[in-house]
Amino acid sequence: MAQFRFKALDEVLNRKPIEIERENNLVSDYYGMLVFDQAKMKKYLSREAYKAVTDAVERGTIIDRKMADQVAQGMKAWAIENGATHYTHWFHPLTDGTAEKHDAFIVHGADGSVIESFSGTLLAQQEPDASSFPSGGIRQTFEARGYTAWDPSSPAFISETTLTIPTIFISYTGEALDYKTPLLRALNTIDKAATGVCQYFDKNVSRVTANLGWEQEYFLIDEALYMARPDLMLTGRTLMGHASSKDQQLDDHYFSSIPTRVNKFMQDVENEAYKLGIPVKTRHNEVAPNQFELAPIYEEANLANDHNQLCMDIMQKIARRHKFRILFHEKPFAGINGSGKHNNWSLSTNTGVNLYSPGKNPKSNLQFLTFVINTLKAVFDNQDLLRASILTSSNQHRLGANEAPPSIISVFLGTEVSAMLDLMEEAVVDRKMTPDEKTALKLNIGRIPEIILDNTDRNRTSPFAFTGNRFEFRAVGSMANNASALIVLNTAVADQLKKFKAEVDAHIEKGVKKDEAIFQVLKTLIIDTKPIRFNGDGYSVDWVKEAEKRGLSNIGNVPDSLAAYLREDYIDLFKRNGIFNKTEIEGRVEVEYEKFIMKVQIESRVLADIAINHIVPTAVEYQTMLLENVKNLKEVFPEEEFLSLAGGRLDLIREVGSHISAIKAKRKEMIAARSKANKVEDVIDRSKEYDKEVRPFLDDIRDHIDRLELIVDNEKWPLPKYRELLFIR
Ligand SMILES: NC(=O)CC[C@H](N)C(=O)O
Repeated sequence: MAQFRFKALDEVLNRKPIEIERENNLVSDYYGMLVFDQAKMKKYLSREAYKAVTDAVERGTIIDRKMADQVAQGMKAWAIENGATHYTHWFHPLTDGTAEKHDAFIVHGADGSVIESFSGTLLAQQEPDASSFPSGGIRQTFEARGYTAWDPSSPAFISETTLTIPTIFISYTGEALDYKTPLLRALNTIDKAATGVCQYFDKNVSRVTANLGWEQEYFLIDEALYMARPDLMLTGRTLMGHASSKDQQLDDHYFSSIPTRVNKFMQDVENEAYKLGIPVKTRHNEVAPNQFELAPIYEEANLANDHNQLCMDIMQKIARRHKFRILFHEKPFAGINGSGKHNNWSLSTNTGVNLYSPGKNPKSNLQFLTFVINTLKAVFDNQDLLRASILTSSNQHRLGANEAPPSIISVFLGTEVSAMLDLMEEAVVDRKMTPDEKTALKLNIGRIPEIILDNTDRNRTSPFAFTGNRFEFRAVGSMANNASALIVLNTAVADQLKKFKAEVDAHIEKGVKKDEAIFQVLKTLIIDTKPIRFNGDGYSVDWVKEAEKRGLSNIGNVPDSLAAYLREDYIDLFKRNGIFNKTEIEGRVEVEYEKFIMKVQIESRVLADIAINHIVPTAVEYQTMLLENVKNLKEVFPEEEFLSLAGGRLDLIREVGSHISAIKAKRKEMIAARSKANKVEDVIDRSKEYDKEVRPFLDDIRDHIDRLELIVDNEKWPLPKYRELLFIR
C-alpha cells in the first residue's frame, strides 16, 4: 500500500539540480526578444501601420482592415524569422487559466504546395466555439458562437513555436465572456474619471493609467511526492495530512538561502520571462517551508495582468522541467501560511506623476490626498463587492490567518496619512475659510514627508493597505486572475472620482473657490469614511466586535459573498460605468456559483475515494497486525501478564476501529448530502446547500484521517506526509 510513497521518497533522494541553458549576454540584451514590441513594430511595419497601432494603444482609435493586414504581414514576417510555425489568439475565459487554439500559417498554394499566410482578418478577429467555456446564462440565451478580438495594447509574443496574440473574448451579441474585456472597460473608465479630477490640479494631464505590481506566492513540491498525493493532483490542495511537528514555527524559511534546485528553477523562469518582456525582479523564500515568491516591476494594469497569467503558465511548465510541481492554490496545507497575490495598485498621469505619491508642494499634496480619500470612500462603499471579487472556494481557506487578511474589508493608512486626514477634518471649517486658515491648512498639507516611510508588509492583517506610494490589495488570492479584483477596484474608484468631481463642480458653480470646494468635499468624505480606516490587528476578537459596531460587513462564506454582485446598487454601478450590463453580471455570477459548487464537489469526491481506497484499507491492515500480535501474546503469556503487556494495544485497536467506523459512516452521510444538494434546482440555493451541508464533512472526515496518520505504522502510511512534502526540495 505504502509502496508508492516510498518509491517516491527513493526517487527524490536521487534528485540533482537541473542545469539550465542561460543566455550568455546581459538581460538587457535579450529582454523582450520574443515580443513584437515597439522596436520590432518600427522595423517590420510601414510608418502608417506603426502609427495605427500606437494610436490604438494610446488613444483607443480603431485599426482598419487595410492597416490590420499590414500589421499581420509584419507580425508574420517577424514570427517566422524567429521560428514560429503557428499563430493563436490567447484569451482569459472565466476558468482558472488562459485559452489558446493554435493554427499553422500554412494554406494551399496554387500548385498543390503550401505557403505561409496570415491576414488582418485573422489577426483582428476569430470565432472559437464558445460553448465549451463557462458563460453562465449568456450562452443559453444567445448563441454558442463567440469572438476573440485583438487587444493591441498588449503586444503579441512568441511562445515556443506559436505567434500568440492577446485578445478579448466576447459572445456573438457582444457580451464579455472573459476577464480582459471588462478589465479594459474599467481601465478606460478610471482613465476618464481620474483625468477629470487631475484637471483641477494640472491642465496638462490628458491620461491616467492604472498600474499593477503583482506578487505571486507559490509552493514547489517534488514531482514524485506530488504524484503520490491524488488530492494535490486533483484539487491543488491537501485534503488531509497531520501537521508536521516542525513547520514554520522558527521563521527559518522566510528570506533564507534559496535551495539550489529551486534557484535553478527560478533562474529558468526568469530567463523565459525576460525573453517575453516580463520584468520579473524579486525572488525569495516565503514564510512556509517550500513556499516562494516572484514579483515583477509594476506595469500598466492590463499588460501586467497578461504577464501574470503568462508567467503562471511558464512557471507551471518550467516546474515540470525541474521535476517539481507548482501549487498556486491559496491554502495547499492546513495550519501554515497560504499564498496570496498581493495587488500593488496605483494611478499615474501622462505627465509622469504617481497620484498616490505625496508631492513636493501643497498643490500636489492636495492632489495626493484627493486620490487617497476618494479611494477610501470607494472601498468603504464597495466593500461587499471587493470581497466578492476575491473570495473563492480556495481563497476562503486562506483568509483570516497566517498573515492573510480577514474577510472584513478595511483600509490601513499608516500613521502619517491618518494624521493628515485628522488634521484636515479639523482645519476645514463649515463656514467660508479665512485666507489665513487656508494658508495654514495648505502649509500643513505641504508638510507631508515627500517619501512616506515604506509601509510594505507593515500590517499583514490588512486587506487593503496604503504602502507609501500605492495601495496593496492583499486579500487577492494566488490562484486568481487579478482582473477579477481590478475590475471592481478600478470601477469603484472611477465612480467615486466622478461623484467627487460632480460635487466639487456644484460648489464651484455656487461661487465657492476651487481649493475651498475641494477642501469641503474632502472633509465630508473623511468623516464618512472613518469606519473603514483601521490600522490595528485584523485578527483580534476586538476588531470583529468593533467592525460590527462600525457597521462593516463580515461575510466569510462564498455564496453570501457572491450575492453582492446581484445587489441592485452594484448592478447599477457597473451599468453606469459601462463595465457590465445586467446579462453579463448575471452570467458571470452564475459561473462563479457553479465554480464554487464544482470545486467543493470535486474535493468531496476525492476525499471520499482516498478515504475508502487508501486510508481505510491501511488502517484495517494495521489493526489486523495489532490483532495478530495480541492473539500471539495471549497464546504465550498467562492471563494477568498478557493484560499488562497487551493493554495498550487493545486500546489502540479500539481507537483505530472507531476512526475507521467514523470515516465510513461520515463518507456515506457526505455522499447523501451531495445527492440531496445536487437535486436543488436554483444555483444559488445549491451553492448554499453545498457550503452548509457538504463542506463541513471535509474537515470532519479529515480529522479522523489525520488522527489515524498519527497512530498507524509509518511504514504502512500510503500518502507522503506533510514533513516530506514541505521539507524535501
Ligand atoms: N510575508 C507575507 O507577506 C505573507 C503573506 C501571506 N502568504 C498571504 O497569504 O498573503
